[in-house]
Amino acid sequence: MTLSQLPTISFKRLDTPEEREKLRVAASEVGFFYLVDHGLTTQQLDAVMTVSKQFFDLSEFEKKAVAMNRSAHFRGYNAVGGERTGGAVDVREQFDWMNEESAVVALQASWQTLIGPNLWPTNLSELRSKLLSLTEQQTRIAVTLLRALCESLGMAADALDGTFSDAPYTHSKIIKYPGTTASTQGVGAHKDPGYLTFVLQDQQSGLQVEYDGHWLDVEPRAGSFVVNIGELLELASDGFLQATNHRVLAPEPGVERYSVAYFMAAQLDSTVPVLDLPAEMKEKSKGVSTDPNNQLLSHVGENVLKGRVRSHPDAAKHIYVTPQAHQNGT
Ligand SMILES: NC(=[NH2+])NCCC[C@H](N)C(=O)O
Ligand SMILES: O=C(O)CCC(=O)C(=O)O
Ligand SMILES: [Fe+2]
Repeated sequence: MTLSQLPTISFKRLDTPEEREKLRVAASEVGFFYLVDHGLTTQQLDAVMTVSKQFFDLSEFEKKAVAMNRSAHFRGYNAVGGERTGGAVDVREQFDWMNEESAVVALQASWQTLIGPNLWPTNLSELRSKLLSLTEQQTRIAVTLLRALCESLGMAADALDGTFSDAPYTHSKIIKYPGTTASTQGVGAHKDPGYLTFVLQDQQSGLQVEYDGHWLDVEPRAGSFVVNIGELLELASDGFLQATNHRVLAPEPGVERYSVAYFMAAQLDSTVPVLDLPAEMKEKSKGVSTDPNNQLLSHVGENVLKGRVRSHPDAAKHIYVTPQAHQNGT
């Protein structure tokens, strides 16, 4: 089947059976769609892009002051070279933040290293306020979307609520892809570990989705979020929904691409259940993927940690993780 562009889902229409049907088709057949009518204004989204560019324009010294190598919790800034996918360097600069929390004092398990405070630059105070308020709004949207998706699968809307209760684990990043000829890998082909991902793109294309053996360009659409299904939903649906592979091609020299990614997972200490989907969906399921290089783990903390250790081997050196976690991450 060919597809020239991703399906579009209207957030404000998700209370109708028609839109939920479209959602189920988009989520199960493509795993990627544009989400529109989500209620966030273009002014707010533009302001987020502006403050993100201001962050990347800070001096090396100011950015290094919040480097992920200084965090025990995989938070903060990575210059180009600080991330790998599929064993190769991703040509992107990025700043990561998660739930604002205090660190666990006596760790009982490696994944608890994910819990901790964010690092914020001292010279750009709007960054913290603008990004945390964006995250809060995105979480509200993600919870509603996840509930609509459960309903569209013939489940109760709250079928997965127990795994995130009032506070899902969220991870976000602002990203700059500098133009380069050194590599085509802005970020290599991968799946996202959580339930749902929202990507906000600027005007520059580069994001591609694997569909039916081809790479499909995800053209920027102002004001929309590009949503994708993550590994936890592949597990919960026993493969009826697939976490779709995607990548970003590095822009040409002289061109830059900016994006903002938001990853909603469940609570780190939870384990994702397998939903008992209707028979016609079970029959269509391809089953959970079994990539020896990327095992899907239903313990949420372990699945998230696997991705962090694999992505940021240098930052991981400074962080307490057991050899088992390193093994899962390679
Ligand atoms: N947090 C993320 N979703 N990162 C996705 C990028 C791919 C990541 N480097 C990996 O190896 O899985
Ligand atoms: O920058 C983008 O458009 C997508 C980034 C992405 O897929 C990721 O960071 O997981
Ligand atoms: Fe991704």
